[in-house]
Amino acid sequence: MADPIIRVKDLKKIYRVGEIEVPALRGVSLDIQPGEFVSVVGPSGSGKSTLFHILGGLASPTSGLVKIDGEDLSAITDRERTRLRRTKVGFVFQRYNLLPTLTAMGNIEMARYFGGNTGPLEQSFIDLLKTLGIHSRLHHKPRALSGGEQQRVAIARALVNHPTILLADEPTGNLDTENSVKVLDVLRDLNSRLGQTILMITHNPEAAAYGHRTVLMRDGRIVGEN
Ligand SMILES: Nc1ncnc2c1ncn2[C@@H]1O[C@H](COP(=O)(O)OP(=O)(O)OP(=O)(O)O)[C@@H](O)[C@H]1O
Repeated sequence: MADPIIRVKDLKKIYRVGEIEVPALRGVSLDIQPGEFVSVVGPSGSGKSTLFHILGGLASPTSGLVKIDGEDLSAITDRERTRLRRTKVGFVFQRYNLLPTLTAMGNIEMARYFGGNTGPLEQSFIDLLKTLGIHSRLHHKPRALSGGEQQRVAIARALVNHPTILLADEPTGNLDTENSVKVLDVLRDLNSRLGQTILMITHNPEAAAYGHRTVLMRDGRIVGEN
């Protein structure tokens, strides 16, 4: 088997709120192979988003090992963490998080700029925009787009720097069934056709079934897998 693209070992995260300690992750271990599409499910508060925030370089762990593409996240500086976040990880959020003052293309270009990529867009990315079905909507601001279109722009933004891993935190949580299916089909296509490694949090069993395997979290631990 290939080396895992993500290796998480005995990961712990304790949030401190004043005097109170909130254990969000109590020892999570998980390996993701290149090209896998893995769903993460579990009740509210089980630690799913905390795990994603650490993998995405948005939060640091209290203890444990996190490696992405061989780079140890616990052993890097904040500056290196920022670089990793901008180049190795693409993040898709439930509420799209597009900047409202920029057009769809402006949102994508800004992410590309911060990822250190300049010059004309690669043909492969232009093809991807067509696959996502948003190429004719790129000069609109987010408010002129449907929720499904906004999420597909957010997916394009997340992929513009060719990340090692796409992290999707409830990408269909805000969408109706028709748009959910479109977004999930796009994710499945990105995975099967382009080999994009994907990790997706969802509360919806039908969405979880798009993954090759499903990891179940409860109380800050992984308690099952199928
Ligand atoms: N910034 C924070 N400060 C303090 N506690 C936090 C913080 N973020 C999360 N928590 C706590 O950590 C635990 C795990 O939260 P997390 O958001 O990771 O769960 P989740 O499984 O993603 O939940 P949901 O499905 O509701 O998004 C919860 O008890 C939560 O209240």
